[in-house]
Amino acid sequence: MACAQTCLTEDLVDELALVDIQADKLRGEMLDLQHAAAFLPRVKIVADTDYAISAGSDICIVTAGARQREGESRPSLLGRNLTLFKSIIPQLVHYSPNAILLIVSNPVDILTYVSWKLSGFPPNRVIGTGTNLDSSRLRFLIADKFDVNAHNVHGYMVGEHGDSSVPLWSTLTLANVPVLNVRDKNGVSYSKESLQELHRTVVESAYEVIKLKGYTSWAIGYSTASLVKSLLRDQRRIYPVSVRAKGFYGIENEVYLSLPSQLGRAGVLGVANVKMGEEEMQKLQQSAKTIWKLQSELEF
Ligand SMILES: NC(=O)C1=CN([C@@H]2O[C@H](COP(=O)(O)OP(=O)(O)OC[C@H]3O[C@@H](n4cnc5c(N)ncnc54)[C@H](O)[C@@H]3O)[C@@H](O)[C@H]2O)C=CC1
Ligand SMILES: CC(=O)C(=O)O
Repeated sequence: MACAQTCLTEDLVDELALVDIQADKLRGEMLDLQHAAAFLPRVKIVADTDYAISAGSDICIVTAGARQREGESRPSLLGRNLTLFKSIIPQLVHYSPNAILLIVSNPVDILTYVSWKLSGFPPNRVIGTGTNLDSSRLRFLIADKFDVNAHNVHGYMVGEHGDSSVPLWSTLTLANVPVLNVRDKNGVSYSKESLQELHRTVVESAYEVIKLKGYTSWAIGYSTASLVKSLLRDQRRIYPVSVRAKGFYGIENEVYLSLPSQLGRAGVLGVANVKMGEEEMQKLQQSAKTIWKLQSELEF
């Protein structure tokens, strides 16, 4: 619902179809959104438990499934959510054969790979929200530290969304100046160690929010809407999102994980060739292996 609400607020769609298995909750959510009509651009909002309601979609955002309980890891959701995806993806594909699939459910990298396989779509039309959210969390922490706008903080986290994510410190800049060269308002500059501490905070972020409020929602809603905007409006912006990674940066396994990728109306237009340090490259390849190990045990 946070993804739907943010897409509406950002004026990204003419028609929004919600699908869920809980008919009453679904109708309640639909009515509640429709009642905001006087405050939003005109959008036709429909909802049904039948996927026919989504026919002819330009983009299908998949958020269905189990979420983490306190302290639970994302990969532990795999068995439960794989079963759901086996029924959801074929139906979306049947009704919207030309859509872009944007996967949010966790573990997002493996479920994006699963969606690619189940859909038969070309890989450029199957994307996971990946570390776009992790990167925003990192940019927020730096922006907060320096008391600047997070739009002036650039930098990518790549790899798995979550525990084995890899921050590319060499890409991290504040107003085009490498963060490692900037002093904060107290005159203190960042060391590699303090940056690593920030990474730990980012990895812990979802666990902390889930412990405090039970789930995460607003940030993934905005993250998703930013990707939808670049895709549907052909903005060709570069985002760290989960894409088919085999062949990039020495990754040999058939996995999806986040790499800085250009997004436009055709989906993934390309993967940026970022200069990574030896250690960053090794961590990225290790992240690919972590995903591959879980994925290779799947049967579907
Ligand atoms: N990639 C990311 O950064 C994020 C991913 N997530 C993931 O998104 C997923 C959903 O999380 P929440 O929205 O918090 O959970 P939620 O419990 O609020 O919503 C899940 C919805 O899926 C529906 N559902 C279950 N089976 C279905 C089926 N077969 N067909 C259609 N709908 C079905 C449920 O009825 C429910 O309304 C989780 O896997 C969570 O980990 C959540 C936040 C961030
Ligand atoms: C739940 C999740 O994956 C996140 O908020 O990062």
